[in-house]
Amino acid sequence: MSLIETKGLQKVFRQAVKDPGLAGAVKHLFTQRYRDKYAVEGIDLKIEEGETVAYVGPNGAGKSTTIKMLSGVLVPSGGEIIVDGRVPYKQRMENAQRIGAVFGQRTQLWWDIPVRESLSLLRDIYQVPTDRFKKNLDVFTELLGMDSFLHLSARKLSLGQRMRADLAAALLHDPKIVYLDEPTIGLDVAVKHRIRDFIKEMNRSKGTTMLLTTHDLGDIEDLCERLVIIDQGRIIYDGKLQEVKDEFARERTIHMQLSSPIPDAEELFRGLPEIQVKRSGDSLEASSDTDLSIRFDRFRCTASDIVKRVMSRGEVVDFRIDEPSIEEIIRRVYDGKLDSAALSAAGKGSA
Ligand SMILES: Nc1ncnc2c1ncn2[C@@H]1O[C@H](COP(=O)(O)OP(=O)(O)OP(=O)(O)O)[C@@H](O)[C@H]1O
Repeated sequence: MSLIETKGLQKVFRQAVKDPGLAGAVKHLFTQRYRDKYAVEGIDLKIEEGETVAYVGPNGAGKSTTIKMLSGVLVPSGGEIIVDGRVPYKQRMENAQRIGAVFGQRTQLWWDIPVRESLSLLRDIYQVPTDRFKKNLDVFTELLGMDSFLHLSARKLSLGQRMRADLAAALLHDPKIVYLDEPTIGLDVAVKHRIRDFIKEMNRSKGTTMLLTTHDLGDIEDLCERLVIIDQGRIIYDGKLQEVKDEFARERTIHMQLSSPIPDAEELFRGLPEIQVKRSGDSLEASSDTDLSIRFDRFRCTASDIVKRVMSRGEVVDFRIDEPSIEEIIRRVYDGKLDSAALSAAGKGSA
């Protein structure tokens, strides 16, 4: 059995249906109408020990609802859910010992007491042996750079300090699994990197399994090998990050700097399929008349075909090749430009 396993997992919320305005609110008092909202609609997910999985999707896709069910906060409306051999909503205490959770928008620290005291309270709640607590606190303080604010109360922390303290709080009892819901939201680049490095280090040194939801696709590229994309409560892609890139990032762009302009460069590529030539003035990609950018489908022709043709007419001083980022690919998924049938054929999606 996998460390985390869900089968046909569902969560339905009853949402009030109100007409707009004050009249609508008054009418609702007398004639209440509700509709069922399927926040999560039949999710099958298996996560093995030691994996770092990105769980992404557009706003309202059902990510937080899934994490709340995995952590035992919400009771599913249907389906099965097992986390490290336990049913989270039935065995909440046992489950809590095995998991850590960081919600970027909320804190689990006590607002008015110093961070150091909050961490000591968590040590008592989780019954962490003193020597392990001390060791973890030393390591986390070093890795997260917490020395300068351990004496401050959560109320006085900046967002970046608060997130670091929250991460330490979530990992203090050495949980097997950590759920990270938007752990880098609103943070500057330096703190983001520090947090990502910390997550990587915990995964490497302790084998902690991480399930991460984020809208920051840099988090995904930096931390996760596996990508699960959810939309409208259903998984539409589940597979390796590299596979989704290979499958859907077909185009490449070669940017070349020439020693002198080549007139009618388009003629050079006659006969090659799906080539787009960008020159100075066409786009930001080519900023002077000796710059030439060629977009091509890497399954239909090769970079060397293109460079060879350019070199037959001129001298190439420098060049580089760009590929679409995972950000671009996921944006296409969200915009509906990659259909879910193709995605599920590429991975193990259940759409
Ligand atoms: N307590 C609730 N009562 C009613 N509807 C809810 C409740 N919680 C969530 N929903 C609805 O369920 C759907 C999924 O919400 P959820 O918070 O899981 O999405 P999400 O993928 O985490 O979104 P985001 O990226 O914006 O955080 C949304 O349509 C939301 O309005």
